[in-house]
Amino acid sequence: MGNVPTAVKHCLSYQHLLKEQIWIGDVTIPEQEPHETGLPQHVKIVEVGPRDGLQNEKEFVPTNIKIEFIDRLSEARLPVIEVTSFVSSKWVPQMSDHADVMRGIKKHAGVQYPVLTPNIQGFHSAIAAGAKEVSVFGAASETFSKKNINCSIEESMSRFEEIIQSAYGINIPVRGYVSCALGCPYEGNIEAHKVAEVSKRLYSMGCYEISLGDTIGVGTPGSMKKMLEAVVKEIPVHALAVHCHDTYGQALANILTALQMGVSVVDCSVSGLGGCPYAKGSTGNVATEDVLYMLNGLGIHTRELIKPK
Ligand SMILES: CC(C)(COP(=O)([O-])OP(=O)([O-])OC[C@H]1O[C@@H](n2cnc3c(N)ncnc32)[C@H](O)[C@@H]1OP(=O)([O-])[O-])[C@@H](O)C(=O)NCCC(=O)NCCSC(=O)C[C@@](C)(O)CC(=O)[O-]
Repeated sequence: MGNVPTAVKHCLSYQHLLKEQIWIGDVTIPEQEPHETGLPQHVKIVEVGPRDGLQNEKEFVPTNIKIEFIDRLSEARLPVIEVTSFVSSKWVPQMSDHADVMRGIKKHAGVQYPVLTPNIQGFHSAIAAGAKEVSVFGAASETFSKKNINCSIEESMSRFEEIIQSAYGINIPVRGYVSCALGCPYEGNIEAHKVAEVSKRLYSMGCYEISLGDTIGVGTPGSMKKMLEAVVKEIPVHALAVHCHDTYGQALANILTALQMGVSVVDCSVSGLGGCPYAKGSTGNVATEDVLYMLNGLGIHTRELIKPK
């Protein structure tokens, strides 16, 4: 697989992860009693490796390698795989082959393949390339919004509203990201109420799920708890996802905190690839295999949304 790191190749199968690592015990998850721990019984994994993982790679990953990577992730039976982003090639050259990647992958029944769209131009291109789900990406930090998508938060909301209305007309679900939910590379601390406010606006516009991004991985279980306490006052917890980068090794602890608070959707990236090119200091996402390992140890299902081939 060309220049995709070897660690990625090693982690592309749930079977590999769950069967070869014998110390994690029986992988047949029994019928579950309601979790006494208060943790969710099922967690949806959103694999962002092909998009968030690759967007920051300096060397261009050839299109056929990206397609093979995504096809293998599909074969590994991940339920949601974020494929690419329909952004400006001048801003993120690595994603310039978005349409070819979207058209080239094998779409497995029961797997969702969302793509990022920053504006209506990106939305139209994504739909023309066959996307059946899109994500808009905003931020709780003014400065980050300007650096990442070249507009203020307010302007981004009008762009997203246009996308969401167009998507609604053709039955395309829209997911919403809120970056800098636990800190900004330019502004530092971000108030939890600001995260709640931006999240609420995206949810009210029609985003079915809001992914709260710790863009530069500066959150701790303490700040995750405080931020979620503010957000769940505005949005039902079942509509929330967490998206944790792992700069200080806090991602798993932050995810566990979110699960304890009722969140049941976790973004992650195989082999911990990732980082936003417009977030200085941003390191990789939490590794998919590490999240699976933890969830399996907790007896939490991750697989029933997809049917084996
Ligand atoms: C939003 C823009 C396009 C504004 O960029 P702009 O320069 O203000 O755009 P514009 O509307 O003025 O247009 C300028 C040129 O870009 C083109 N253009 C305009 N729109 C598009 C489009 N959709 N697709 C392709 N081309 C486009 C447009 O056609 C024109 O081309 P020209 O006439 O000069 O040849 C730009 O800022 C951009 O592409 N930003 C994307 C940045 C990005 O992808 N960041 C990483 C993803 S976010 C992230 O990683 C965080 C996340 C989601 O993972 C969560 C977390 O961790 O927090």
